[in-house]
Amino acid sequence: IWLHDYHSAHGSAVGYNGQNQNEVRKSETWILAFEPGEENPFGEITIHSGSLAVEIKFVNHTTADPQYPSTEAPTEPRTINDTPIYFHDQLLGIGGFGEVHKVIRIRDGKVLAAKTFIPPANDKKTTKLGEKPA
Ligand SMILES: Nc1ncnc2c1ncn2[C@@H]1O[C@H](COP(=O)(O)OP(=O)(O)OP(=O)(O)O)[C@@H](O)[C@H]1O
Repeated sequence: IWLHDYHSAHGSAVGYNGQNQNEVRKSETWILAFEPGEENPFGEITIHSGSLAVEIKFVNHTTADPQYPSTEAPTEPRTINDTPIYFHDQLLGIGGFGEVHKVIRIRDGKVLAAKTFIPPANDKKTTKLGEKPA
């Protein structure tokens, strides 16, 4: 299930359990649910479009009839300078320079691993001119 914002004047934002709810986009696509039978990783979904806010609650897809085809994922969108929105799912591991999370790219539902860099603490002592280090 996908939400497409084709024509809104002020853009839309979709919150996934509170994540990304301030990421307002025009001409964007958001995944709302995977195919029937797939577990919903997103939690509560809220849609904000103009002054209208919509909350969608999904039925249990594990009981859906598999004979009905699900919608195709949209093709990769188009704008050059835009920043994709990611839903951060569980922590996969911690490396030397940051944390790796399982993420879902919202506009096409692709599951990816994303590393968030955490700069190491700077333990080099700086001294002001004229002072001596202890
Ligand atoms: N694509 C992935 N799929 C699943 N788990 C991953 C993936 N990439 C990283 N991880 C997990 O995250 C941990 C940290 O990954 P990372 O790439 O940061 O490791 P690293 O090379 O040891 O760290 P660094 O490059 O920061 O020194 C890995 O040990 C692994 O458990």
